[in-house]
Amino acid sequence: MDLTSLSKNPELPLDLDKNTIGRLTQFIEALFQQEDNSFATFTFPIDCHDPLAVLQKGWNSNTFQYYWEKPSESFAIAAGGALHKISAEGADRFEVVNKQRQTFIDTTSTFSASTHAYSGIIFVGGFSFFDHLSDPAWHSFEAGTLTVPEWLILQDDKYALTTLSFSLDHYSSDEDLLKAVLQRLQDVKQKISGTFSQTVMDAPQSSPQQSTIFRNGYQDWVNAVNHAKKEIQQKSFKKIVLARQTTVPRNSAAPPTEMLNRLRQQYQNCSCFLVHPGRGHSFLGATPEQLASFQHELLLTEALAGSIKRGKTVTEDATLANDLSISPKNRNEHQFVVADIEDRLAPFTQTIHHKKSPEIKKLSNVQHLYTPIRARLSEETDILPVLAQLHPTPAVGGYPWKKAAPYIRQLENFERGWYAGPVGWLNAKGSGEFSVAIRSGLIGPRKAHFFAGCGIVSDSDPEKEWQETNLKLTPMISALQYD
Ligand SMILES: C=C(O[C@H]1C=CC=C(C(=O)O)[C@@H]1O)C(=O)O
Repeated sequence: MDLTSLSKNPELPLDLDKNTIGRLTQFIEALFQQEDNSFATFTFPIDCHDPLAVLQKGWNSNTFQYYWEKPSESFAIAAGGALHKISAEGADRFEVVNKQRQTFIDTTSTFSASTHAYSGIIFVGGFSFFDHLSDPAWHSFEAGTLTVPEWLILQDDKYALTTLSFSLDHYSSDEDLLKAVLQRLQDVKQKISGTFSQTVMDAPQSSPQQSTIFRNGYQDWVNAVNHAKKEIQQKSFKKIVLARQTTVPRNSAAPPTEMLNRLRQQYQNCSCFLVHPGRGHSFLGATPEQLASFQHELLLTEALAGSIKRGKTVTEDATLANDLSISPKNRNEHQFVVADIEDRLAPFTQTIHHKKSPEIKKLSNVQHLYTPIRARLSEETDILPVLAQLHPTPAVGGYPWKKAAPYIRQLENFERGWYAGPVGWLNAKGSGEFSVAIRSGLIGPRKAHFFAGCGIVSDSDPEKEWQETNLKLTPMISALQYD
């Protein structure tokens, strides 16, 4: 391949070292000699301070955009453009998506300019709570989607890299592809350098009265909780998680990344996520609940259920934490989650460990009972079947799930969509992480829908549970007010 013509183009990043250029050229030449590849990904090290700023700078509501960050772990992914979208609906959607993911992996060649655990293909996306979606508000979302983005920036505590993905059909020669790869790399570098200039935030808008937001739908809620308690007394199920949706007007063209920026600053030990399918609304939030993180055969998951507010003083905070840990109602609600996760993981695991008593997880607005669970997966266990088995945990569904499920549909007067579904990312080598998309909202330019739920057991008090949903709604509502 002749690199002379390319080297004359001052726009292209031929600042790559000679060795990398040599390996890249050879890799691309070889690609065009093989028949069985449809896609290729290219990973390069880059300098990037803040992937969210990069996403915001180039925000384009007409294309797929994705963000994921765990501020406490200094780990973030920003991505855009849908090179390849895998989607499915119905009871077997995890399985169908998994098969298509494997097909993509089998037909993709990967090049990496440096060795990194997360170089190569990364799929990003999520799943709705139920098997199907029907509400028009969710029209641009599907019941299960994994996307291979055209560009992705991944940053961990030491290092940043970019992965660029291409469909080989679009290139007639190796030279064409090499040019496109270098051009895309240059575009990403330019996007990053653009983030160093100051971004101007929209002026704060007048916000809807919080008191109205926190009163709307109260009577429906009390009726639903009382109905659920009656079913529990009649032994239809032992626990159900009921949620509410609250809708507020919005009048802002500001990209939803602004909201996410405020959330990540305040909820450092949460997973902050944003999915924009390329049209319609964006779904985003800051969730404290990890569904599962996979590092080869090691699986980390958790039970997070049982809540109380934060105290205003150290002493009040500690007293509330203590009240939460000894509350039979909350311990009961939590125990269903731990036991059920253990049962569901049993077919996939060699060993499984957790402490006998829950710890306390403190967020800025609320504290929860929390039991981290570690398991060693059996060999050859794939991520998506495990997710299918774990979702929905009784922290967002009910116990037993099959019995509680129809009552969620019957007692809630909105469609959950992706609220409380799994959202996250995974690579081709079996690593990745999915969180439970609670403390979230569906954000459009004119309206924002926020969601919050809580576990109902036999001795739940509808008023207290209502207050708990208000606490859980607060972060999203506060984050919106500055838009
Ligand atoms: C369903 C939600 O929270 C779950 C997670 C933690 C604590 C919960 C609780 O105490 O009820 C819920 O199970 C939500 O925030 O929408």
